[in-house]
Amino acid sequence: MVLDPATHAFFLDVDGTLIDIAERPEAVVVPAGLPETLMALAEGANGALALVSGRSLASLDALFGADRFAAAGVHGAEIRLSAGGPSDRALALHEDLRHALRETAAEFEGVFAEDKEYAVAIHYRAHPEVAPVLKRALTEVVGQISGIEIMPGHCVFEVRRKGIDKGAAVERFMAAPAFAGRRPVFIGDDVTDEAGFRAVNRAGGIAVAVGAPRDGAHTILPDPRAVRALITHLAAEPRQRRR
Ligand SMILES: O=P(O)(O)OC[C@H]1O[C@H](O[C@H]2O[C@H](CO)[C@@H](O)[C@H](O)[C@H]2O)[C@H](O)[C@@H](O)[C@@H]1O
Repeated sequence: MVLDPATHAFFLDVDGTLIDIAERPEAVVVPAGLPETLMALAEGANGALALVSGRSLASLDALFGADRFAAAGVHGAEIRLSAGGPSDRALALHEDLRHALRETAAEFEGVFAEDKEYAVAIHYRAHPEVAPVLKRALTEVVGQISGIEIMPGHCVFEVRRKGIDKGAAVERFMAAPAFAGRRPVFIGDDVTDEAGFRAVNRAGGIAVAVGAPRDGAHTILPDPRAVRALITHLAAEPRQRRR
């Protein structure tokens, strides 16, 4: 795998890719220096670097610094095409649906809802055994509503609008000036990243899975530590071809 900040565009998933998984969303730790290293790589790539996450833009900004990065939040429902630039947002999920999902989550011990306005993530990491029953309960809630889907993730079910995914987000970025004409690279660890993999593959790019093989990925990095080492390497030598 040869990556070059001069010619590639970088799309980076966050949880499980740049940072290690934690018991709860608010318990994650961003390693010291990681935001600065990402900024150095973004600079070396002339702005062609975006965080592409299921987290909200507000959550990404809290973790990595306000407006520092181009970013897609809530799987692309929120998009900021350039660092410091404006963001645009999709239509929020109806409050009645969000309320019903929060209520359903509350029926399960150790399960909680993360309401992101454009999607609701139902987390069950503390009780993985409830997954099948929880999935059935969520399916009953969303079953009659058109245009809504349930996406599985790491100990989470995310309810969101169909058509909003990381692949569509990558395509938005690739049409923006800083990204256009570059070869896209997507690094991610979860099933929701596979839409991003498909988008970069359509554009002749490189899909990198983290931790385990994923549909559409060309290669695997073992864990977020290896991703951070790669980012550090790329950020340190922005004008040379590198592995
Ligand atoms: O697309 P990502 O950047 O990978 O975000 C996916 C979801 O990440 C968060 O949940 C996951 O990470 C938590 C912290 O490590 C973990 O406790 C949880 O079990 C994981 O599902 C975030 O809370 C979600 O909103 C994101 O969609």
